[in-house]
Amino acid sequence: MSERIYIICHPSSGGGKGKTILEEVYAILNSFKTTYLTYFTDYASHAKIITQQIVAKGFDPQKHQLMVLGGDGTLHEVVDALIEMNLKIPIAYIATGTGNDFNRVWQPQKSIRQIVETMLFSREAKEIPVFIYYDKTTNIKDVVLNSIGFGFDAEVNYLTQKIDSKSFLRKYFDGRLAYLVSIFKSLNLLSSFDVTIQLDGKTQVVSNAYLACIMNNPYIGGGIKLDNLASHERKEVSLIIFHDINFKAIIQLLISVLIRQDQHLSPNVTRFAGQSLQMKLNKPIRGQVDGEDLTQIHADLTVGLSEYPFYL
Ligand SMILES: Nc1ncnc2c1ncn2[C@@H]1O[C@H](COP(=O)(O)OP(=O)(O)OP(=O)(O)O)[C@@H](O)[C@H]1O
Repeated sequence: MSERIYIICHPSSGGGKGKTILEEVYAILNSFKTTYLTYFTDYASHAKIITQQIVAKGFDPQKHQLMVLGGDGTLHEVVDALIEMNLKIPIAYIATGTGNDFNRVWQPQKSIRQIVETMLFSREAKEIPVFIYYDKTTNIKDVVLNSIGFGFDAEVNYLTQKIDSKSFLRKYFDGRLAYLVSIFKSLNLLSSFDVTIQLDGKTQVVSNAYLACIMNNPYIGGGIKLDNLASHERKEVSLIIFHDINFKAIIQLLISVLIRQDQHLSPNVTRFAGQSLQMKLNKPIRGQVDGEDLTQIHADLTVGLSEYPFYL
């Protein structure tokens, strides 16, 4: 068993779930007489800095292990920091956020005890597909665990983040209520843009787009299946674009996405998939990556596949 577990915890994630679930984790670790050290995040992007500090202080993969408690945003920051340092330290992740889309696909049935025990006793972590993107305009390189999207999904995400984390809208149904309210609020913010895609040596343009989302699993916003054909196990980069939207198309797409899950059949949906793709927008549009706001950027992205180890 490792000599020490380093825990990074966002205590107020999921409206306070982070702190409560941490107590459960402590009880399990204590039952195995494990030594641990917890770092709490105090502000946005702190998880990235904490990760860098843990490594700088001499994290030794032979003796130590890393556990993260937080939402998708906190997990994103930790993986981003590690990839930036060219490290592949396996992560045990306990989802304590509101949306928890990563957890939904990778460890849906696992109890906290099972996750802790997998970390303590399994010898090998599982390499899972993640995306690495580079944006030419901002010169940012970053990881994507769930999705990176522009337009409608990013506006919805932005409005959802503004809803108080203690509001009942965020507390129940994995935050989906808050997401649904924001969907309706965002409808009048809809603005169209053009997307130029380069895939397998071919260039294609989708005009009049309202949402363009590159997805590593089907979900967005806490279980809303935006891309019904995406799969977390399949090693491919997929891009789904909703375009040429009018009132009738909005109603049909809401029914397709929220109820029937047959949006791939819609004439207003175009989907691309490959091993890597380039995507350029014709103007600045609000973006999100793993639920974190990117503000309005004139995105010019190259997105490729990579892998990262988790105790799953
Ligand atoms: N103490 C803090 N105060 C304010 N923001 C924080 C703090 N700690 C982390 N953050 C930021 O809050 C953002 C959201 O956190 P996180 O994803 O962990 O939880 P969540 O929003 O409850 O869950 P989800 O992303 O699943 O909806 C992250 O970008 C993170 O950087």
